[in-house]
Amino acid sequence: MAHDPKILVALDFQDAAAALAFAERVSPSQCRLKVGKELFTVAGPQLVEQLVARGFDVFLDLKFHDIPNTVAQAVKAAARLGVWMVNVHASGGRKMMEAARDALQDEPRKPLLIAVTVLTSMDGAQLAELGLPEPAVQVPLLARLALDCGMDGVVCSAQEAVVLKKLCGADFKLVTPGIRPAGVDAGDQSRIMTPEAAMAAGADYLVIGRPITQSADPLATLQAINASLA
Ligand SMILES: O=c1ccn([C@@H]2O[C@H](COP(=O)(O)O)[C@@H](O)[C@H]2O)c(=O)[nH]1
Repeated sequence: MAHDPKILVALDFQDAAAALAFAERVSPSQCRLKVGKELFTVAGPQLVEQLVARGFDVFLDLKFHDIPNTVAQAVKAAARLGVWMVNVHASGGRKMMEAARDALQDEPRKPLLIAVTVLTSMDGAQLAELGLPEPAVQVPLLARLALDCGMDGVVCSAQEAVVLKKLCGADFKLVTPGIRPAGVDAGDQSRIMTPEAAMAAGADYLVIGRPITQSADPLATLQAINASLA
């Protein structure tokens, strides 16, 4: 059984009951759990506290992106829920990221603070429409800024992992959504990689949602992916 589980299961469920039913079937040694915007909006901080109380490391994936004071207060509130990881958007800029970092300084339970670079659903064409360069340029730029601002790591595609490990160092955590086992539909994800290839490229954590939660047997799928990483 994995001691430091690499898989963060995205609990993108429509209600707390479905999320708790999933959590009942898995153990904290098999996976960490990610609560994102859909579930948090419907179930709120109470559900996060329930998952933490059950012994799970929880990644609160709310991707804060606002003025520095607002983001600082939001990450502090997240820390007080007992979450293991929380994130902000790197494109919120230096002042915002530094305010978030400083806000956590005196927290007794300090979560990992991670910055989103470029969403894994985005490709070069979508970035160009926003007047931004391709992922191969924009992701390293934002990752380097996140490192300078004292972030613990970034959300990126595993496709960028080799470059980012060289640029930002081994300790800088790479959290990678857009994970698709071979043969599984990409859906709305653009920059994808298989679990095995992502780990080999240097990803520290694999965020996996639908390939597990919407599979015929979610527990068996989780176990199979864990086994493929061992
Ligand atoms: O760049 C990003 C940042 C966050 N996500 C989140 O990860 C999961 C992925 O779910 P899948 O079902 O495996 O596609 C989802 O909760 C996203 O909000 C991301 O995909 N990309």
